[in-house]
This record gives sequence, C-alpha cells and structure tokens, in this order.
Amino acid sequence: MTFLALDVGNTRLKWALYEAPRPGARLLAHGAQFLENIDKLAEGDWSTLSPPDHVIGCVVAGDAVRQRVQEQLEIWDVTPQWVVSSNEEAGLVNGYDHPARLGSDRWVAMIGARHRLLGQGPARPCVVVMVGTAVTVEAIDADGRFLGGIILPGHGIMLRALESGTAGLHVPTGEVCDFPTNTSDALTSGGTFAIAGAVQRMVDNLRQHSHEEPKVYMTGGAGWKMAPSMSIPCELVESLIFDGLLEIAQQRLPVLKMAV
Ligand SMILES: Nc1ncnc2c1ncn2[C@@H]1O[C@H](COP(=O)(O)OP(=O)(O)OP(=O)(O)O)[C@@H](O)[C@H]1O
Ligand SMILES: CC(C)(CO)[C@@H](O)C(=O)NCCC(=O)O
Ligand SMILES: [K+]
Repeated sequence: MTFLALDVGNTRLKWALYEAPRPGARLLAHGAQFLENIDKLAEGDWSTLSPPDHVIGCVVAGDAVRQRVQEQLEIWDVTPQWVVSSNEEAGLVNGYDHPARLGSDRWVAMIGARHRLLGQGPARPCVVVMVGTAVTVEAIDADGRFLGGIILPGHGIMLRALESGTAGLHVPTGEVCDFPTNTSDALTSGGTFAIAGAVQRMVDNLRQHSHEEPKVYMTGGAGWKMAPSMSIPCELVESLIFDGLLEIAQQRLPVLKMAV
C-alpha cells in the first residue's frame, strides 16, 4: 500500500513515496522540482516509480498549479486528496478566524510538529518555523491548539525587494556575521536576523502566554541555512510537512490503520 506525499510550495514541488500511509513508514523515493519544471514529472522522476495506492498533498501555489500537478498524476489510477485546513485534524485544533484560509502547508507542518512533540515527551507549547519562499512562525499551546502565527518574506523575496527598490544594492550573497562591514554581509545578515528576530519574538509571546518554555521546530527548503543563526535552541526537521501528511493519511484511511 504505497503512499505518495506532495508538498506544492510557491517555488518548488517536493514529493516523497512511502511504503505505507502511516507515520514511520519506510521512504522509498523522494525529490523536488521547481514549479516551472513540474510538467515533466510524469515522463521524468515519476516514470520509474511503482504506482502509489494513495496520494495526499498540500498546495499553496494556486489552482492552476494544482491542475498541472493533477495532469502529471494521470499516469496512475489514483485520485489525489488535497488537504484543506479545518477546525480540527489529527489532534490539532485550529484557532484561525477562518480555519480554511490558513495555508494548508502551515496546517500540515503543525500536525507533523505536534506529533513529533508528543513522541518526544510530555505535551508542551511549541513554535513551528517554516523557511520557504515565505516564512511562517506558528504558536501551538500545550493542548494542541494553534493560537496564531505570522507570515513574513523569505530570504529571496527580501533580497529582491531591496534590489528592486534601491539603486545600490545589487551584490553577491554574503556571510551572516554579528557586525557586517560590507554590503553583501549586511544584506545576508539582515535577512537572517529578520527571521531569527521574528522567531524569538514569537517564542517570547508563547512563553509569556503559557508560562512554559516552548519547543521550537524549524523546517522548509532554507531551514538548514537559517538554523545555525538561531540564538535559541531549535530542532531542524526537514520532513515536517511529509510527517504531517503521513499522520493525516493514517487518520483518513482507517481501513489501512486496522490492517497494520
Ligand atoms: N542557497 C541559497 N542562497 C540564497 N537563498 C536561498 C538559497 N536556497 C534557498 N534560498 C531562498 O530561500 C527560500 C526558500 O527556498 P526553497 O525554495 O528551497 O524553499 P521551499 O521550502 O522549497 O519553498 P516553497 O515551499 O515555498 O516552494 C527561497 O526564497 C530561496 O530564494
Ligand atoms: C503563507 C504561505 C505562502 C506559506 O507558504 C502559505 O501558507 C499561504 O499562501 N497561506 C495562505 C494565507 C494564510 O495562511 O493566512
Ligand atoms: K512550503
């Protein structure tokens, strides 16, 4: 009973094929493709995969992109399920004003994080940071309620905004340092500290709210670049969205759950 998990972001589509639709299942194959190249998945990366029995994904890139992904999935006899953020799923309660308007990638990553947290020890508040095209920082209380979160530009968007809005900021990528003394380092450190500072603030907010030290998880394509610059302990988990999709799959496919 193989399971294909899809994470369709604003820059790239990430996919992972698992042996079964349940947490901890063996990873059989995985990959990523920039959105401009996804129309070649069926004749490329996916052509040699054994056909998945189930497909569940999250898409934040819009209906046109989702349509293009569905066309690629037509090589198999499978109907994909797309996650829509709801009031409650897989043990997480959604505090958003309009739950369905919460980006499904955020929702799924939080489900992954919550289950990881519970697997690591007693329930406690947690902050989930996703560093992709955009950056999101979410707060979840010890009971598993999503209290709220923030959205800010990712590294790439911050840099492009500065480049297009100024005359003199076209420079190569620099290094992150405490006291930058050239334009490249100043821009790279500025973007990194903007994100690190936002995370720190959310951790402060949640600590104050819950009177307990929050656990911090970080994920997303640029998470590995961000993690070393964090001033607070933070666990980098590349697979948080896939982990969430596996939890959702297990809950949505109860027949399979009984068979395990
Ligand atoms: N090596 C790098 N140097 C500078 N910026 C980078 C680098 N790698 C990634 N980025 C930037 O980080 C951001 C996120 O990267 P990436 O596309 O890998 O994340 P993602 O999680 O796949 O995004 P999404 O899910 O939104 O599609 C992008 O804005 C990208 O420009
Ligand atoms: C914020 C992003 C772009 C992060 O990928 C995505 O989750 C999204 O488009 N969200 C919809 C708006 C919201 O979450 O409030
Ligand atoms: K994403």
